[in-house]
Amino acid sequence: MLLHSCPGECAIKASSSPHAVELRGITKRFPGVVANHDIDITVARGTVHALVGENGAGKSTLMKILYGMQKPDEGTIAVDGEQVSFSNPGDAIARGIGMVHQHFMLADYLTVLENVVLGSEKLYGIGDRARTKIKEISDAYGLGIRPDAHVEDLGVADRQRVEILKVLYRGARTLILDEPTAVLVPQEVDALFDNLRELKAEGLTVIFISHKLGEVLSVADDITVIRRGTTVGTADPASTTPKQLAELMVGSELPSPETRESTVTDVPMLQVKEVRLTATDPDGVVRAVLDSIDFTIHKGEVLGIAGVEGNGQSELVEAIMGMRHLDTGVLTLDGQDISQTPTRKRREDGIGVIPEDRHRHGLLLEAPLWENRILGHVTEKPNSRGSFLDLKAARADTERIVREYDVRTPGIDVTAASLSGGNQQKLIVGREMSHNPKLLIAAHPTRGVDVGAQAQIWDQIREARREGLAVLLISADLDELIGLSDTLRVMYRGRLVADADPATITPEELGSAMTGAASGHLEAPAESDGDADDPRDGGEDR
Ligand SMILES: Nc1ncnc2c1ncn2[C@@H]1O[C@H](COP(=O)(O)OP(=O)(O)OP(=O)(O)O)[C@@H](O)[C@H]1O
Repeated sequence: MLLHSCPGECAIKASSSPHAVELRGITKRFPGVVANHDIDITVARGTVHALVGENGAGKSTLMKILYGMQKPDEGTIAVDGEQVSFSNPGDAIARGIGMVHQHFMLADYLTVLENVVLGSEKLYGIGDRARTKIKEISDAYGLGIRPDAHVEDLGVADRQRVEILKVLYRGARTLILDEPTAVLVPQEVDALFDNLRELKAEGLTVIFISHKLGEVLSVADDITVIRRGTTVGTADPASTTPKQLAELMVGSELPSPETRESTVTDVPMLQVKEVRLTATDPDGVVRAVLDSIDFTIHKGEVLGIAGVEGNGQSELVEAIMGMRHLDTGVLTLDGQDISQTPTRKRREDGIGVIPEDRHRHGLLLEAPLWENRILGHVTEKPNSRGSFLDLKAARADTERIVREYDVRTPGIDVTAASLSGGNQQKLIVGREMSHNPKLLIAAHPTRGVDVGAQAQIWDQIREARREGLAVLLISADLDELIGLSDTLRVMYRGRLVADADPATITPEELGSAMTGAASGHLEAPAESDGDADDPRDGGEDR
């Protein structure tokens, strides 16, 4: 039974084609780059089809073409067996193609219903008919959505479900999900995958992009691997390991994992003492966003903070960087009280930052790569000499970062916006590591980065840690937290509520603690194997 009929004037006819989508000979060129070269993909109806590939391989470009955001230079698209041509996403939506972007696009201060109907008021109005339809879709696919809930009160996983519901409401029968699990804890990933299976059971089709190969193998029916703009093959999830898939993506063997060794010293690098920070809500209520935060990171130590996004991690980073005034508490860097020093001075004193939102805080998207290399480090070498910028040296150093960090780009004069997401991230990591920081604040350092580049970034962080770097690691990737951290703390509602030993804790246990289900010291159960040391052993999701 098809519970989800096509709404409004959308014109999807019952089709005899078994294929939801057929892309043939798709080529897309940008100046200096062939993003997609003669790509062929067939997506069978009622399946989950994963698209994997290295950073810059061309996955997003291909999906933007399918969703009408980009025009292909060559090639054809067929939806439900009929050739189509999309000029914009509206055309794609009218043919039943919907896309859930990685960055959610919901209005916080509106309800779920208001968010869902926004822009589609003609379909079922804005009142009871819309409410009934939302409930119907929610029930049909087990989304558990309450139309009158306020979006600001929803966690990340619920927001994602609202985004999915939004595209279903508009009549999508093929859903494109761009890295849907990047922000979810393991339990939420399982719930999402249950939702995807429900969609599939009702004959809908899902295409999803992911770098988490273990997850891809657990949920996908078909996998297409793209390398450097072309399809290099398909993989059968039943008989492929994450390691084999990674090697198919990269085209060579991945380096073998490094064993864990402690480099923690007893020299404090960052001391955060009794920090409290309050914020005023739009309705005037003052509440603590950080409370009783107390920890020390030593030279050579990685302290990992686990927590569902929105529990105070961003505020903690902003407090350490001097972007927010502490209500109480003291911050000490390498023995110096920095509680009152301005942000620029803190950077000059040796704090490097990989920000959680690379677009808002990490890059000037419309500026060329070499200007982005200078960003945040204008007064430091090699970018400046005395009080003058040294453009020649800055450009040469940008070339070095591009080489060493394998930033895939036609040159350093292209804008940061033209890089793929993962390559933007590699540029930021390269820039921040280049100033030999004493303390690195790494918020989601490998978000959107492929397995090969992720392994490389981890090695770079480990190498610097061996030299005495102290790292504050904030990540939604629990394997990353467990694999990289020497010490783990769990943040919940602005407090550090639990600590765990990364050598024994499992991602599932950590995931439970993050949702507030556990506090204190998290003991590993006796049978726990707890070895999530590195993705390259092939067993874990990334
Ligand atoms: N608007 C654009 N202008 C110029 N080049 C672009 C543009 N969009 C993408 N590219 C280039 O096309 C190539 C493919 O990028 P795309 O974003 O499709 O890769 P991806 O596989 O999605 O990578 P990631 O996993 O890092 O998100 C990259 O070299 C990228 O720099």
